[in-house]
Formats: sequence, structure tokens, C-alpha cells
Amino acid sequence: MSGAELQQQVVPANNGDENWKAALNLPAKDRRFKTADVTDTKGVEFEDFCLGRDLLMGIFEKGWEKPSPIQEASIGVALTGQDILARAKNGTGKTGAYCIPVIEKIQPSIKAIQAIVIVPTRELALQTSQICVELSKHIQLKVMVTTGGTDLRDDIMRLNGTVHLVIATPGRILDLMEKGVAKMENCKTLVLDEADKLLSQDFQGILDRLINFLPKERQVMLYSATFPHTVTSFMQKHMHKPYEINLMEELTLLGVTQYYAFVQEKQKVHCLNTLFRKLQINQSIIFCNSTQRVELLAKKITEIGYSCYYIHSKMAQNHRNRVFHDFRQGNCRNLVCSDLLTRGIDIQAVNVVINFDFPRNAETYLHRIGRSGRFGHLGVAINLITYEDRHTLRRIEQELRTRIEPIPKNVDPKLYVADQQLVDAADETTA
Ligand SMILES: Nc1ncnc2c1ncn2[C@@H]1O[C@H](COP(=O)(O)OP(=O)(O)OP(=O)(O)O)[C@@H](O)[C@H]1O
Repeated sequence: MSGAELQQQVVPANNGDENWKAALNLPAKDRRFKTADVTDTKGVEFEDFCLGRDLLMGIFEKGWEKPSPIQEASIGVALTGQDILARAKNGTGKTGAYCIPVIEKIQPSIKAIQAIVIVPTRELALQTSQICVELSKHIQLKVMVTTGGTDLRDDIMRLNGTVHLVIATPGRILDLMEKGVAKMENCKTLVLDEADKLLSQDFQGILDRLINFLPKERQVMLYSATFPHTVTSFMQKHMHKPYEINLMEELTLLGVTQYYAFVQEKQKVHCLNTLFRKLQINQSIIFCNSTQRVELLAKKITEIGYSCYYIHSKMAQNHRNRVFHDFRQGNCRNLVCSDLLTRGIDIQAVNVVINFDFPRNAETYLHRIGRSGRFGHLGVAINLITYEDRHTLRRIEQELRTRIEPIPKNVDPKLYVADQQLVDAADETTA
């Protein structure tokens, strides 16, 4: 997909119908076990936020029955227009926590950009815009996704038409603002998702420049699972008494069991082979620390007889999009990647994450393992640890106040395989 305005068919809401709930087109219920990370709520309902009927319909038809803890804590405050700094665990619904109030506040009759959501990667921009489109499917809302790696002229053409909500990576949208093509006078809401990443050295102060194009009266909302000190100066400069939400008393996901295997560098592929044979992988993501190692490992995995896709930031964008799309569709079981997919990517079928190369810091570790165990489901994270990694392992364990245990001979499937899949697997063996 290019940086395109997502084509949306507006399904008319049946406002006059008292039984609107009965007429909803609901997806099948997800009956898998969920941890307290997402079930431990105060019992608030989406209807309690006085959201428009059309938006409620989009929420329920997405299969979201009740707000998660971060949604409970954030939607009401966001609707009041206050600045927000929100920290919550990976996979617990931060996207909905800001998308729902953002969509609710947009007035479709005003034909101008009214809100902008910035994310660090193109893949995450596509994923987030898709969610906005789904949630607003009963509303006349124009959502545009704009990222690098696509034709700038297409974006300029689209911005000549109506756009209400922009989902973007920082570089391209700043370019469009500087050219005067993306007009920001009516853009009263700015969301930074994975805010600490966007405000890190990697983006070289680009957000400081970007925010100056917005009106002075604006709402700024920052979301992430991790908030190191990088955000403080941005907060002081650009935010007004932000309402702070911190649902991270405990740092790691309850549903993700973490193990390490102590190996030599040259044994890593052999070890991976053993893991492939022994684990019940629904889908796995395997992280390497460089793009070169991603390609090398993908080649080796194919040589030992397993299929895998690979993705990293140096690949052409259309190739990246195809791999991401096909893996999400479940066309391949394993995906080897760099830190390009460390943040935000939501693929419910992933139950195993393998750190083929151990990450260098706790934030990266937390976000990587959070690719499994989405929305309180179960997953396992396995770290291949060399002699050189041993101190980093202990440091990350301490920083996250978590335990990474040595991997047992057999990993209990109950720890990372959903109940229904266990039943199906048992049926297959008895058949
Ligand atoms: N209220 C809800 N009920 C059921 N499922 C939900 C609800 N809210 C979100 N989800 C689902 O939970 C999954 C994770 O949500 P999301 O990607 O927003 O998490 P996140 O907190 O942004 O994670 P990360 O920190 O990794 O970016 C998605 O598949 C989403 O559809």
C-alpha cells in the first residue's frame, strides 16, 4: 500500500433503531485466557464515555467489548482536552486509548486536518491507520496515512482533498508541513505513540520542529510502555500540566514466560533448530541486532529446512509492505527481523519471540518480548545468551525487576499455547 488516503466505505449507522446493539455485525468472540494486565479493570463500559453511537458501533464491531485498563484511564481525560502522558504495558490497548477520543472529537463537517498521530515506523503507521479506519467505519471520516518511501506527489494530491485525521511517520509529514501542503491551523490534537522513541536521538529533534506548525491551543498526548528521561525536555517545552497515567508498577507482561539458553555464537543456529522442533510455534518473531545478520540468519533457517520471511529497514518499501502483510495473514510461520518491528506491531498469532541476538537495553528487550502475549494472551520469549551477553542479561533483569530463567528441557505448552490450540493438537494426535 502506498502513502494513501485509505478508502473507506461508510456503513450508515441505524440511529433510529432502539435495538442497534442487536443489529451489530460482531466478530467471533475471543475466548482465550487473558491475564490481569487487561482484565483488571474498574468495570467501566465504552458507553459510559458518552461516545457517539456511530463510533460505539465501530468499537463493538471490532470485537472490543469493554475498555482495557489503559482505555479506562485515558479515554475520559483525553475527551476533556487535557494533555496526557500515559504509560502502559505492551499490547494492552494504548492505540484504542488515544484513537477513540481522537475520532470522537473530530467534526466531519469541518473539512480540515483536526488531529495527527505520529509513530516511529511505516509499518506501525499502516497498522494504526487501519485501526482508525475500522473504528470510524460508520462515520464520514477521511483518514490519511503518510510515510517516507512513497511518492510525495500522491500525498500532495490527497491533501488537496479533505483529510480529517493524519497518521504519519515524522520525516514525511514535517516535509509536507514545511511545503505548506499539510495545513495545520485546525489541528488541535497531536498524539505521539511510542513517544520515547520519537523523542530519542534517532529522530534528531524533529518533533520539536514539527510541533511548531500546530496552533498554540492544542492537546498533546504521549503514549508508550517505556518513558526514559528523553521525554522530559519535550514535556517541559510543549506540554501543559499533563495528566500522568502510569499502569506499569510491574514492568513485564504477566502472560509472557521468559527463558534464556546459554550458547556459543556458533551454536546459535543449532539451538534455533532445536527450538523449532520442540516448541509449538503458532507464529514466531526472531530478532537480530543488525540488518546483515537478519539476512544471514534467514538464509540459514531456510537451509536447515524451515520456511521464514525476513524484514528490515534497508529493504525497499513495497517489499517490506508485502512481507509484513503476508506474515500478518499467517502465510509463513517465522519472521526474522531487526528492531524495525520491535515497537507497536500487533500480530495476535505470535506466541513465540526469540532473541537470536540479545538486545542491548531494557527498553528494547521489553518492546521485543511484548510482540507476543498481545492483549493479555500467553507467549514465551527465549533469549540466546552468549558469554559476552551475561552481564547485559543480569542488568536487564534487574532494571525490569523480572526473572529470566534457564530454559527447561521441555517448555510446558500451557505456558504459551492457547487452550483451543492445545485441544486441536490433542485431537490431531489421537486421530
Ligand atoms: N478493549 C479491547 N478489547 C479487546 N481487545 C482489544 C481492546 N483494545 C485493544 N485490543 C486489542 O489488543 C491488541 C493490542 O492493542 P494495541 O496494539 O493497541 O496495544 P499497545 O498497548 O499499543 O501495544 P504496544 O505497546 O506493543 O504498542 C490489539 O490486537 C487490539 O485489537
